[in-house]
Amino acid sequence: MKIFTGAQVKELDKYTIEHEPIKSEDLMERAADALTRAITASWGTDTAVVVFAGPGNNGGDALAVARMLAEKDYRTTAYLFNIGNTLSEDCTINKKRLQDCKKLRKFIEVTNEFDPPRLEKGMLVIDGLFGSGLNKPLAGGFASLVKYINQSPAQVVSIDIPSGLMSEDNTYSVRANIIKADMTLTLQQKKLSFMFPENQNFIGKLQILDIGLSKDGIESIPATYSVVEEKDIKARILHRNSFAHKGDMGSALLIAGSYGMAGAAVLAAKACLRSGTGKVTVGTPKRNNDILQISVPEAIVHHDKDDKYFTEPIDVEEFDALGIGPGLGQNENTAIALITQIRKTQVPIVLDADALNILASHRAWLQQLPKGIIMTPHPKEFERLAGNHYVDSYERLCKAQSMAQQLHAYIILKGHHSALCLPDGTVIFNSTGNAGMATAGSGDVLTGIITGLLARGYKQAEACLTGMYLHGIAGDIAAKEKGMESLTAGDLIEKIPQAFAFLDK
Ligand SMILES: NC(=O)C1=CN([C@@H]2O[C@H](COP(=O)(O)OP(=O)(O)OC[C@H]3O[C@@H](n4cnc5c(N)ncnc54)[C@H](O)[C@@H]3O)[C@@H](O)[C@H]2O)[C@@H](O)CC1
Ligand SMILES: Nc1ncnc2c1ncn2[C@@H]1O[C@H](COP(=O)(O)OP(=O)(O)O)[C@@H](O)[C@H]1O
Ligand SMILES: [K+]
Repeated sequence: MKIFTGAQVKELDKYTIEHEPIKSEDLMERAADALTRAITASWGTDTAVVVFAGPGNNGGDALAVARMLAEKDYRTTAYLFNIGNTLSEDCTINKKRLQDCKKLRKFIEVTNEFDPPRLEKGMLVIDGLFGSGLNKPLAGGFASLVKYINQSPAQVVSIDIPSGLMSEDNTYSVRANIIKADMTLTLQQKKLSFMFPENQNFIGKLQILDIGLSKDGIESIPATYSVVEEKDIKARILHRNSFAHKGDMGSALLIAGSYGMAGAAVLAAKACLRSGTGKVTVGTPKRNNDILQISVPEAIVHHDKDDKYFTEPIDVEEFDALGIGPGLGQNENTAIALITQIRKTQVPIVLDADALNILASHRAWLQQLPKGIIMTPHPKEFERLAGNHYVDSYERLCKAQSMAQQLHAYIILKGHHSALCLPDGTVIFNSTGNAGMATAGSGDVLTGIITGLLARGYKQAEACLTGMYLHGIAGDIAAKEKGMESLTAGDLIEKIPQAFAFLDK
């Protein structure tokens, strides 16, 4: 599913109006109808409704919703904020229609002074102040109104976007001046700012309403951001032919684990084996031998000459992919071995965990990374790598996007909606996974999966996308069975087979 920017939403609106064709006011009527249906599904006619409408089309939507609710016998009061006499055309049309509605309790057009109504428990506020047309953070009277609504005990439904929240960049937004909705009814598609953790308490429960914007328009307008869908992954899954031999299924090399961190190597190796690759070799220090041999008998162990750390690059000629980093430690000898290993490796590489931390402390080496390298940092690892602290997820994402472009790399910024930043500057968000996966070792599992898929024959973009999706599905299946609290990284590995089966349906 594409995520359009505020400007692109306008373009899509225009495209729909011209090509369907449909009058702009009728498109608003269609949106308001979908919004009203969603509201009446959750609140009964005994609810007193207060609608706050702004001067643009978000306000137009709100006024149309006010009329529809009043017609359905909801006790509805509407406030239209027309401070600068700048109502949009469709907002003006809906103001008139609302004024003609006999069933409306009260309509107040605010042009100067505003005496706020009492907002009590059990009441419902419809927030239609600003939507995708907000062009600067809220201030003055609107900021005071937002604060007034937020401190009230009434429930709040936001139309399209909680007012005060920008569709994309909220770096300069004043957080106290953003509506805290209980429910956001967004039109047609998610907005970019909805993907970020720090904005979740503004959005509340999210519903996406299909208002029938042009499918051709959606198809033809290119989007920088999108959310991966089940069908995208299903179409990418490789199948085995009946005559397959393990030699055809790829050979993966994982370099992982230092003394005391053998578990990271075990988890990555098990996940790698479960991802369909024919053969897995684990490069690990001597002391971890028995642990690896006993816990993952299917894997071959390649011993480092060092007892405790990875210090000796491994010949990669016989391998199809390399995953390096989980539990590696950041010893200086390991750092030298890492960069030497990267230089001599001709096959696709996944860098994770300590491999990323080492690069963060040897940032000049970033320029030596081969094109097409995959990196899977969590936010802290990414900040170390980029050598900067970011004020919010948007700023961090922009930096990851530009780094992916500069280095021709695939960067998976891990989190609730992991963001795959591609070398062409586009970003694909993951849509699977849950908070139970916030547990030690789940990143090691992801590294194992992606390395396995690469060895198995998936290209970098496919391996990243399929890997993060599959990892999340495994997490979702595990959470259903064990609950999120008790979920461990090992559970994810156990559910990879079911995740594949689900994608094969
Ligand atoms: N394709 C879609 O998604 C559709 C969108 N519609 C609605 O249209 C909305 C977008 O409408 P608009 O583009 O008119 O934009 P908005 O209604 O979000 O706001 C635009 C108005 O607010 C003013 N404004 C912007 N920032 C301000 C600030 N910080 N302080 C004070 N005033 C400010 C602008 O000058 C303008 O008058 C969407 O959010 C949605 O609710 C629907 O009507 C139908 C279809
Ligand atoms: N709340 C969440 N929702 C969905 N996925 C999550 C959530 N928390 C963590 N994950 C996933 O779990 C993995 C955690 O990786 P990471 O932070 O590297 O863990 P570790 O270092 O312990 O292995 C990532 O793939 C991430 O996307
Ligand atoms: K709004």
